[in-house]
Amino acid sequence: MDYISTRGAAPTLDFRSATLAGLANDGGLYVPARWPHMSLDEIRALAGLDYVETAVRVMTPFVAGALCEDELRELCRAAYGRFSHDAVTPLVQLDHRHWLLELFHGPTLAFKDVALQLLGQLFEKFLSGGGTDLTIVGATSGDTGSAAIEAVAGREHIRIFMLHPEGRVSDVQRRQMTTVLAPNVHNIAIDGSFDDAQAMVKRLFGDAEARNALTLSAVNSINWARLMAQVVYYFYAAVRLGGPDRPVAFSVPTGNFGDVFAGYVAAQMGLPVARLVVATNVNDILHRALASGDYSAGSVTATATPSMDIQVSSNFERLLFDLAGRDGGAITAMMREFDTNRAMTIPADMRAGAAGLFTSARIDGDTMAMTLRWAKENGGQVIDPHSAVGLAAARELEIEDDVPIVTLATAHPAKFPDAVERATGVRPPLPARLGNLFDREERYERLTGDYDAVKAHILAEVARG
Ligand SMILES: Cc1ncc(COP(=O)(O)O)c(C=O)c1O
Ligand SMILES: N[C@@H](CCOP(=O)(O)O)C(=O)O
Repeated sequence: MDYISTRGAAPTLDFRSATLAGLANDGGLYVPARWPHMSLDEIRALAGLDYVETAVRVMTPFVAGALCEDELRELCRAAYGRFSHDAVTPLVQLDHRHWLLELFHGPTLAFKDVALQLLGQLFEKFLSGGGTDLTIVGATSGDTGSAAIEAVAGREHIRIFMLHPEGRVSDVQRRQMTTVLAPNVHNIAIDGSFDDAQAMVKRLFGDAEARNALTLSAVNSINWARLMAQVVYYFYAAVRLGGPDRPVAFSVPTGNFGDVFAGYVAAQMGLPVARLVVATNVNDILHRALASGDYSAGSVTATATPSMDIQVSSNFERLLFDLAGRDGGAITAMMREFDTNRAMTIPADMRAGAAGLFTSARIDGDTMAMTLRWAKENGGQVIDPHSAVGLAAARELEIEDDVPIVTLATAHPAKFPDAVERATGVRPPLPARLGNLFDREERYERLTGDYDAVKAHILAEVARG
């Protein structure tokens, strides 16, 4: 499979090179040159397969030319063997039409593990010949950070620098990152928001001095391999609910537009998806963009769903690329306008193109809290606040009665005990494997939101060896 940039001016790469590169050198994001297709019979044949086999069937076309099926299977076994539930991503029924797809049974208790456990394996495989030392630089609003660190801590030929917005992640999230003391792990807290951290990461990829000094790679969902792994659970869930002979709707709590874009990819591959609901918190740029074309980023509001406190959603560019007929020049012009003004209008024809599959909803804090209570009282489930945003949007969805609606449960409630307790009166305990998290030593740098300071710190740490 070839990978092309959404901005049309970067070299075409194979899967291995696109994974190691992370971001394209024209500032764009890599996408497959074409969407692979699965026939209805091929999708039917997924029924009864376990998660690893489903993953192999769904991902094989994306890795063609870089990995054979057996190599992919071996990496998937290693990645998903670390999950605490046999089904890896089990479905839980809430009522006659609402289901939760639990994506938080990996080592760091968020959906990020599904992709990052595999990405860690891919990095190891692709770097095993030696000769390249990767410097991963990532930004996190709380969950990507720990999942990425867990996936690469202690690995040879990799060093990771993870930027998080100081004071804007939960204590559990921060400690899951900062208590990993492996020498190849570097946590940096910056003044500012996740958007500021993400902008710094992208700037570093375009910085000639940094690019000359470092072989950079990405663990955020700007890296195509992240999204590829997330496509799998849409197939896995749909087939369990009668797909492909029964369309299924998905509601996805959304920040960087990665998880819901993976659902879009599943639909492009042939999975009958009735609707994809883009559920935002009050940082609602994606809801406004889809509902009215207003793609303008205000400042980020801190909420009880900190992982979704994002206004500049990287992966929206991937959707725009398809909606613009895969015209890299048009996307370059649009993204330039957005970078200059922090605002642009999504043209009506592009919105109409999205409307066939996507709907959106903005869920405020009160509705989120009410939904946490509803899930506890009706489905007997204590869920996390991000999942509650998704569930609230799912419950607003007007759709035919016989279509099951699956809400992606993106994090374990124990990552956000204060918000869950405030809404439900229940304080979810940390699972045993994280039990001593609050007794462990923390280590991280605090830096201002100044790009040059962050860059200098990273270069100095790498030079120290
Ligand atoms: C718990 C949780 N839910 C939802 C999201 C949103 O996912 P995405 O950024 O892929 O839209 C994130 C992070 O972004 C998250 O950490
Ligand atoms: N919520 C995310 C934000 C980064 O998203 P990513 O999927 O692009 O890595 C986080 O937890 O860090």
